[in-house]
Amino acid sequence: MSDSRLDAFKDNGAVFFIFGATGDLAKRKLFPAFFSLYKEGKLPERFAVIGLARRARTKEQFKADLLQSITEFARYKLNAEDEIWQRFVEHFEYLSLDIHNVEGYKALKDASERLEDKFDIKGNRLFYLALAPELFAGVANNLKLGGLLEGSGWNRLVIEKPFGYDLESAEKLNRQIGEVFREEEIFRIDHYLGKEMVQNIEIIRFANAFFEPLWNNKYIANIQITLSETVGVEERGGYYDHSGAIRDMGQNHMLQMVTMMAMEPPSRLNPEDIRDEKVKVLRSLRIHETAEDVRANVVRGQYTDGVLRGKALPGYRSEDAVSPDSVTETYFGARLYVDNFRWAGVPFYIRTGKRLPVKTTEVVVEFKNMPDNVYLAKRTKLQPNLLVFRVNPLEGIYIKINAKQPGSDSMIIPVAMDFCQSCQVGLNTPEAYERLLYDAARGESTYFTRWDEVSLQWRFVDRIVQAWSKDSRDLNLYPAGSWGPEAMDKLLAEDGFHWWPINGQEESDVLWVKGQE
Ligand SMILES: NC(=O)C1=CN([C@@H]2O[C@H](COP(=O)(O)OP(=O)(O)OC[C@H]3O[C@@H](n4cnc5c(N)ncnc54)[C@H](OP(=O)(O)O)[C@@H]3O)[C@@H](O)[C@H]2O)C=CC1
Ligand SMILES: O=C1O[C@H](COP(=O)(O)O)[C@@H](O)[C@H](O)[C@H]1O
Repeated sequence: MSDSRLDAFKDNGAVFFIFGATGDLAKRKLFPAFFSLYKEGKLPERFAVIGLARRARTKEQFKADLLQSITEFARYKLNAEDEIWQRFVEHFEYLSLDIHNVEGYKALKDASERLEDKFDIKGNRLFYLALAPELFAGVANNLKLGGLLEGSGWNRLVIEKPFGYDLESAEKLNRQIGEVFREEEIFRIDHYLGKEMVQNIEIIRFANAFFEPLWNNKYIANIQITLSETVGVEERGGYYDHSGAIRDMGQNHMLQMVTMMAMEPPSRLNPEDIRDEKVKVLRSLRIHETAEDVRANVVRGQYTDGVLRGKALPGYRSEDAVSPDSVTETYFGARLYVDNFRWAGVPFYIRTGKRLPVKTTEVVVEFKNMPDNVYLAKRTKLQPNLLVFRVNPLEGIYIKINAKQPGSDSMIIPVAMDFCQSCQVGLNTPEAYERLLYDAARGESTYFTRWDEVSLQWRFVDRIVQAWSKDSRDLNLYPAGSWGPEAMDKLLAEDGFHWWPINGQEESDVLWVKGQE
């Protein structure tokens, strides 16, 4: 099937402006993504990239930076002698620019026009802001003042997270950017939406006759979403201490995953139809209004000294650039309700934290048990069916069902069917940033967050943060390397549930593992 947006991109090309080209994100994610897209023929020869940051880089230095970034982080192996590298790197230039210096944008405009001539690009411009958020509005405004939005093609603004610090600041930022770019020109990144298995949630749900009919409160007991990390705050203590887990992961990635799990099937596969459905979920999300609601449904924690895989680790308050008496949460967990017809009464448990025992992103759907049945109950206590989306680092789906134990006693045991996608097609699937960069270049906005989504996400988070700011006694300390505050386990226990084990079940459960033989 031909993709007209892709054809248009290939025919007309684009200049990509990477603000923050000397930064961590550009090095680890963006430049490798450009290379993979080029290698796969997804970038036309009609493209150019201008790297922008304050520090001076000669053409040769910038080339060396690119080579280092790609050899270290790209999913394709690269050698400086490769012919493809020589062709690829010709499309890149670097310009030193302080984003506040309006005069500098004139030079940028000249550089852009020169590259458009050189590569026969028809005026399309994509501005990627891999910058600290406080610089976003300034760049947008200066692009306008500098005449960069007056080309003959489209203009698109790709913005990194976080989009604001709370609803008020997000609204202000949105107003400022909105004075320059139209909503359909703004692509707000939530890189979880670029992940293979997050995108696969829709397909698994809507393309399978044995899931969609069961996808409601009649059959689903609860949904559990875990985004656990083994890392601490690394070099980002300064940012993180003002943000905390709820703003860093909760407001964006976690709520977006809730929307993917809970949304109604869209009437059409247009970006706006899909995003409309996600917005409806966010509107139905029960707000924890009072401090009491927050205490009853939300858990926060902070890691202390501990041991992870045999290594002693310092507590959060001893990390670089973190206040020694910080009450910032490094763990956020909550019980959510989506108050609509489909989900009434089904708890969604979400949790994320730093310095937990494993790096993983998983979504577990726990189905309700079969009604008590004399025939079956005699043989064993039935386990609930589970459907598990493994998002990261393993990608795949895991289903747990009840079956007869081989032998003559007719006992029932849980067995697992495990489809490991990353094991089957290898680990070389496109990285989230690669997909998102490609989508932005084609003008495909499905997996970017629209303003109404962002604002509703802040509305939910703000109430919790307000309640927390009044009293920090509910900050639970947890040792690095543990699964976080026990208060979160208690919250599930109140409802008669528990967290299902992450990354696979007990060995004895797994009788048949498809794709991992
Ligand atoms: N790194 C990551 O993995 C992730 C990052 N993000 C987001 O991406 C954005 C960038 O993050 P990251 O790359 O880590 O940040 P870095 O601090 O590593 O990089 C910041 C970049 O901004 C440039 N810069 C700073 N001030 C100016 C200025 N006045 N004018 C022009 N350029 C300037 C810096 O270059 P110079 O000093 O030379 O000017 C540098 O290239 C942030 O919004 C972050 O939240 C989101 C998810 C993951
Ligand atoms: O956005 C962020 O995400 C990363 C985790 O991303 P993942 O793709 O590795 O799961 C997190 O470490 C970081 O704090 C946060 O800003």
